[in-house]
Amino acid sequence: MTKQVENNEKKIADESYRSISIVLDSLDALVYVSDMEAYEVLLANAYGRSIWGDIRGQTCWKVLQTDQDGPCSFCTNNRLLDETGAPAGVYVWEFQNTVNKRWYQCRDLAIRWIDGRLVRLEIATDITDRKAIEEELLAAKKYAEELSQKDELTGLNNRRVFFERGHNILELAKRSGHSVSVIMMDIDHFKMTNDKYGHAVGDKVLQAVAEPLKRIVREIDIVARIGGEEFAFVLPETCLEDATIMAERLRAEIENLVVTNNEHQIKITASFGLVACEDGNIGIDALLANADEALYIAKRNGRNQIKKYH
Ligand SMILES: Nc1nc2c(ncn2[C@@H]2O[C@H](COP(=O)(O)OP(=O)(O)OP(=O)(O)O)[C@@H](O)[C@H]2O)c(=O)[nH]1
Repeated sequence: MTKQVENNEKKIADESYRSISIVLDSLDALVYVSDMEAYEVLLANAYGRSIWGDIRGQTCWKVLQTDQDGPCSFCTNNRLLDETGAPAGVYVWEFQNTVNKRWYQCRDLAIRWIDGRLVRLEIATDITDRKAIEEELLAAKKYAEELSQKDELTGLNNRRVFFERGHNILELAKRSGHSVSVIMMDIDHFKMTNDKYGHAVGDKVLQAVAEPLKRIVREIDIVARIGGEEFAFVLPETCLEDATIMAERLRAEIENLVVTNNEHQIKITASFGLVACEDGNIGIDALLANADEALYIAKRNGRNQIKKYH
């Protein structure tokens, strides 16, 4: 090759490099190339240099991230090659950079560099705004889901959740053979409280009653406000005897509650109907109807007491 041909080829190569650099430097995304073994940064475009400085020639895990004392645990290099060690195609992932805390969608690819070695090419686009919107949407969805399951006044589960989860618990019990108990609880003479002190004070009583219920039930139990002053429980893996002990605890706690309204102290009591299902062969509706029947007897017998369904 003559000197002139050699010079021409170098000129073309230099011009091509400059043209490509202009294109890369005008991108609103990080583009960098690093050696896959030595982790040396071989190329970083203007976007990258504006955030991480002129990192060319430096070790990627030292300059692109903070607090690394070796190659990053989340480095994707091992995903970029197939089992024969050849480039395996594009790997796309999302990541929050530890230096500027911005979120990036990264497109990583192993390629052969001009000198033949394998290098990693990453093109990373800032997706921080999209991530923020996604997080807001997720939080709003979670909040809406929670609202759709809760009774607004007391924060307990609502009627729909009671029947849904109660049904599921009974289905499980059918397979496991464990007994399930259902308690129905109704505040005594609640109409009188409303009539005497007003609806807002009635609401305060309902909220006060809900507190010991939340505290006493186990993680696996379902407690719900299923009507005005009616509450119901599904207690998995609980026999009638244990349900009675729990209902008695609840009854005593409610009897000791005092809700104050100006100078008045409002005393509250509640009645309970209990039923147990030993084999899961009954629906939640029927079980609740049986508990309600027992509750009716508790009311008729003078209230502030527990009755079991027979
Ligand atoms: N404050 C308030 N009252 C409610 C709510 N839902 C229903 N109620 C009232 O609850 C009362 C229920 O009255 P009843 O069904 O006659 O029962 P009770 O007075 O408790 O009598 P017993 O159950 O027989 O002891 C009614 O006055 C309803 O208006 C609510 O969300 N807030």
